[in-house]
Amino acid sequence: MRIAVPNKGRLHEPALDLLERAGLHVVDGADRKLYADTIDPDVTLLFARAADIPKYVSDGAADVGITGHDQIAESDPDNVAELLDLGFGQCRLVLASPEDGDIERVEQLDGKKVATEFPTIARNYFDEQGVEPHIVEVTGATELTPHVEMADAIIDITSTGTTLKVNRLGIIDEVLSSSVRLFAREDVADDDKVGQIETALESVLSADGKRYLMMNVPEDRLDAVRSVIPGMGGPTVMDIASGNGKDGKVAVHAVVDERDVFETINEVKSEGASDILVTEIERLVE
Ligand SMILES: Nc1ncnc2c1ncn2[C@@H]1O[C@H](COP(=O)(O)OP(=O)(O)OP(=O)(O)O)[C@@H](O)[C@H]1O
Ligand SMILES: O=P(O)(O)OC[C@H]1O[C@H](OP(=O)(O)OP(=O)(O)O)[C@H](O)[C@@H]1O
Ligand SMILES: [Mg+2]
Repeated sequence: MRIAVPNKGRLHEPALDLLERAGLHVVDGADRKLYADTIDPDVTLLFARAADIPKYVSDGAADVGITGHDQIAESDPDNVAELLDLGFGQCRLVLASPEDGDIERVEQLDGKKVATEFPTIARNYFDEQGVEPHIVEVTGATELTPHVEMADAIIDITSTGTTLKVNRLGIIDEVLSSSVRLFAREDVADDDKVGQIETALESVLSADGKRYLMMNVPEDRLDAVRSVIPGMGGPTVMDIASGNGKDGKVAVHAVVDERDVFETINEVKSEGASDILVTEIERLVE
């Protein structure tokens, strides 16, 4: 099973970091290599450009891929399925034009020039809008093109908006919203190994922002403590071996949102809980 992962750029580190946290440790991944083995002998990583990854998966060079939804939509393969939104690489593809120009609406672009790194997405978008501009394909620095008479507008990625602002471009419309996805070729999407990879990555995402709370509670305070613990499916209650002054107490474990931890600790304490412990959670399979 091969997973295609971005080889450089902004998606490289977070993608590898997520795989590591999911337990798919890279065991042999010297820099600049095209392949890396993982701790799972059945799983190899293949490093490719973010834009090429959908094609690698579609053509069978890899089985599973990690890249931006925008890249999958641009490549538009008919035999891959998105499995999981991995949450990072959030951005929008927008239609933008010079702030000091006279193009303010999509309809004004009929017969005009629109520069983009995403010609397929652009064509689909303009088809839907019933507008027919000329698409000018570029491979970078798209924001420059309206200022050198190469284009009247652009379709490009924005996240903080800084690049558009610096280049005095204003947003006319949102074309697509994107984040990084786990996806697979349809003929392997139901394989056990793909399911395991999906579960492993999902378990890291589920654990994000969650904390594990442990405490001891006198049995007669259990209901009161239970009632102030928010979260998933109620706490787990366990008997504690007697001795060490633990008689009459039970152990209560619960998963809570990180943002509720402060308040919950105060509440369970005032309801009689003691020996309260908070730990991070690496993975959570629900
Ligand atoms: N400013 C951004 N904020 C969030 N996500 C972004 C941003 N720019 C790009 N992305 C996401 O990262 C993906 C890869 O971007 P891109 O192809 O530009 O690679 P890169 O990281 O810039 O490396 P390079 O361009 O050198 O190959 C994009 O398709 C998009 O999904
Ligand atoms: O809204 P912002 O936060 O300014 O981000 C948008 C910019 O980020 C990306 O470029 P990147 O930094 O990847 O540089 P690149 O052109 O070399 O790919 C994208 O192509 C935009 O130019
Ligand atoms: Mg880039």
